[in-house]
Amino acid sequence: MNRTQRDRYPNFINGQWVQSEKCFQNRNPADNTLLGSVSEAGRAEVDAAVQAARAALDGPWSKMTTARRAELLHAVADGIMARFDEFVAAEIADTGKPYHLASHLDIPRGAANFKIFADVVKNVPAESFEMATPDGGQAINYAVRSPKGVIGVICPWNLPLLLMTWKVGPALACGNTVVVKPSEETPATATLLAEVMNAVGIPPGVYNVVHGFGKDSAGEFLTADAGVDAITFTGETGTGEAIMAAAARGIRAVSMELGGKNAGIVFADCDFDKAVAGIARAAFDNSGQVCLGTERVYVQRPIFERFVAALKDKAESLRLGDPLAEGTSFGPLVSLEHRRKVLSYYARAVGDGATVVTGGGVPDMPGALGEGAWVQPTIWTGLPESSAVIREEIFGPCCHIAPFDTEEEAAALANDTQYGLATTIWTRDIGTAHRMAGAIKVGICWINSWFLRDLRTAFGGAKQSGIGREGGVHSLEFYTELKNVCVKL
Ligand SMILES: NC(=O)c1ccc[n+]([C@@H]2O[C@H](COP(=O)([O-])OP(=O)(O)OC[C@H]3O[C@@H](n4cnc5c(N)ncnc54)[C@H](O)[C@@H]3O)[C@@H](O)[C@H]2O)c1
Ligand SMILES: N/C(=C\C=C\C=O)C(=O)O
Repeated sequence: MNRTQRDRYPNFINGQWVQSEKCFQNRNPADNTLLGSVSEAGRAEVDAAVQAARAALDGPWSKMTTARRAELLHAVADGIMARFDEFVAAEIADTGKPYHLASHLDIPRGAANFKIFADVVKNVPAESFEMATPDGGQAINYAVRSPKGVIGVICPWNLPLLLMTWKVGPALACGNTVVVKPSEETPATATLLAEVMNAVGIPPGVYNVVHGFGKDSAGEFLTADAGVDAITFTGETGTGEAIMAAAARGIRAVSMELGGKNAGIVFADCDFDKAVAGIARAAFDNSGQVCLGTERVYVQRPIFERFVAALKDKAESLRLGDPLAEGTSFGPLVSLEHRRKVLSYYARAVGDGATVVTGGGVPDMPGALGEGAWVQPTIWTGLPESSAVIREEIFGPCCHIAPFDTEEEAAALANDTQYGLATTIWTRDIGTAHRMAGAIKVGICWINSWFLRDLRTAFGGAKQSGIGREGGVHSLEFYTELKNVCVKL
């Protein structure tokens, strides 16, 4: 489909491409080259998108049988995979992530998120209860789920398609309609998905995309729009607070997937090579830009020095380079602005007395890559737990390693944070594993693994890492209204 001439990334409203008066530039973080201009939706475009979603909700979409909706969502997933190379290229251009990651995680999961929820809504049972009534008779109760309505979907830049369809999949499967506000850093795959939606025959207005920023831009206009029935957000905890405040007006439900400062805990009895490989993935995959990633590593004292040396080797074996090149295993950060944030923590670590085991700066990159948002994968030791580097989410390819002695000490260290998203525990002792899983206050706990995902399981954060759980039947709690019908027999 020919998109609007000026903007490579126009808005998508009611099945049509809509250009805004204002636009902003989208750049490839690997070499800072200009990818194209993006329409910045104003209040009028956002409201038009919400109205279109409302009209679609009252149209054929929510009256469609669950089986038919599920069929269409499987077709959307197939449509993404049919254009796999385009989606992979678009995601890499927007984020700089290596080909292997975009092709093995982002895009396949972006499609799978439609399939899983199409299947869940077809197979989930509803509850019913018989009851004796005071008059000696009987009644039967049964529960019915209906769509919640127009859902505002606000997404981050680190796994753009995956995290957007993790919300849009269940929302549409449950018969809602959506207005998506992708991150300003990564407009491409949400825009490409609009082409797939049209090609598959998803009715106009069911899936809408408005581009822009947060405050004083499309994000804020969307959360302030009274036509939005509920808001699902993935992003920083601070942003979550602002969105919750907006959602309070009109008492709109929120689903929040927020920040983390996750601990990795390595016991002396672990499978050492697997633990090193697992923590290296959790610290450096996607250049550390994964909410579930590990920025705090606690290693039992007997293997502490050996582990630090082994993780250093892993960090120094990462292959920085053109994200499209065979063998590249480490890309840039998402933007020069985010690099400034990450480098400020690299400096803070040194200021707080850290030993820089490896990294800590900007790598020399060849040619045009020298203009990109590159940082070195970095490991520190020797910081006090009070350092901002240990307390605050950096969202970069860096971690601090500290020793511990006992299970109780490790659990206390892991829990000493405002966040509660994820943890990864490495031990061969089944008792240790389950005691630690019980003691650490997070939403997701991996044992001898990391980022292993069964999409039927509950996903979400405790404390300031989120509100609600999504995944499998858990998503239905947010994306539907549950009604009880009581029938006197
Ligand atoms: N818990 C999870 O599942 C999960 C997953 C991925 C990322 N994250 C978190 O996301 C963060 C990184 O993503 P980010 O930098 O894009 O987050 P961010 O909070 O800066 O932005 C996220 C989205 O919110 C929008 N936004 C910003 N301010 C807004 C406002 N006032 N009103 C409405 N919308 C607003 C942005 O434009 C963007 O689309 C990290 O903290 C990471 O931990 C969490
Ligand atoms: N929500 C998910 C991943 C989140 C990754 C955070 O960066 C998922 O795997 O469903």
